[in-house]
Amino acid sequence: MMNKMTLSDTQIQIFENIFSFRNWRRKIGSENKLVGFVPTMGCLHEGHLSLIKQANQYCQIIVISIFVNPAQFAPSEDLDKYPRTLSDDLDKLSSLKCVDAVFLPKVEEIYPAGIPLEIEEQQGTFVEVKGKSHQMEGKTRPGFFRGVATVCTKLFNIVQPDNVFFGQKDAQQCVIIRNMIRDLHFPIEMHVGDIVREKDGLAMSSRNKYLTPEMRKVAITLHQSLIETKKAFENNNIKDRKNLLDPAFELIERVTKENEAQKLGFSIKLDYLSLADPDTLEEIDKIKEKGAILSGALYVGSTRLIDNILFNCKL
Ligand SMILES: Nc1ncnc2c1ncn2[C@@H]1O[C@H](COP(=O)(O)OP(=O)(O)OP(=O)(O)O)[C@@H](O)[C@H]1O
Ligand SMILES: CC(C)(CO)[C@@H](O)C(=O)[O-]
Ligand code: BAL
Repeated sequence: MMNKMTLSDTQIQIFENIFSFRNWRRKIGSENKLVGFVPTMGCLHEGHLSLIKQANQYCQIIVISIFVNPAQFAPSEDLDKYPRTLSDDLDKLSSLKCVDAVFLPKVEEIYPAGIPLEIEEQQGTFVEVKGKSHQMEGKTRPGFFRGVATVCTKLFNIVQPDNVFFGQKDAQQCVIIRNMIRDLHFPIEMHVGDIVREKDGLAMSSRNKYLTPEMRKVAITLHQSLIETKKAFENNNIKDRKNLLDPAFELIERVTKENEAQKLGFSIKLDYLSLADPDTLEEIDKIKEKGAILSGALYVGSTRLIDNILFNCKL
């Protein structure tokens, strides 16, 4: 079924199933216009909106999906409490005045064979990008990129975009989707948007909503630690792993201890810091001509925040 929603002074087509979306997409196909696609999980913020604005510079038709994809959540993760803010999201999309269609599929239609969160129980077709999904984010979230690659394949097949737009905040995801587009011969050009940050440098993220004001104050620690490494690289020309990463580890350790001493009732725990080759995503001992991805994940209470900085490379 297709609704035409009149949101303030713009009209965005809202599609809640594949059949109605495809009917619309078929008509667009005959108009010879470039279709740009921004997949999201909703709870939209300026990071998402910047990708949409970027898409609007390249494409005549802009499609957004909002779908909280169960396949990328482990049973222990936050699928149930992931923020769902559809009416607010639609207002934001409407205010951009460039979005043509929003695709809001249902879990049952995207996963016709069902989608239990335990990978061993799953049935049906899944997509894996081998060699690049097990490290960095994939170490803590082993099924994560399988879920992301699978849903992006499904969404690309349905939306049939000419251009897709992903955020650098999820750096490993960008590398994996780029490889998947190549390996599966999707006729799609991929673009990566810069990380949009809050005034103090915290990377915008839907999960920032989970942070209390006290947590929000220390959430910036991950970004600050990456900046320490950037300074060491750019100002002092340090290129070896230990000397680059040590100041970052020290900063996080200091803030962790201060936080414990203050007894604020939540913990700070570093999940990982990674200095990786931008193509292979293997850890490196030294930054060479190819550059590097410096990335990390930090738990603030039970909220897991990620961030990264690129050294002399693009995703
Ligand atoms: N701060 C940001 N700047 C630019 N792009 C972003 C930012 N945050 C997310 N994106 C991009 O938006 C797209 C959709 O991401 P998603 O809906 O998961 O939002 P999110 O804020 O990353 O959510 P989460 O809190 O779950 O990580 C992805 O390509 C992601 O990289
Ligand atoms: C690409 C994506 C929408 C797939 O669910 C998700 O991983 C995200 O929002 O980054
Ligand atoms: N942007 C990544 C979505 C996730 O963490 O599930």
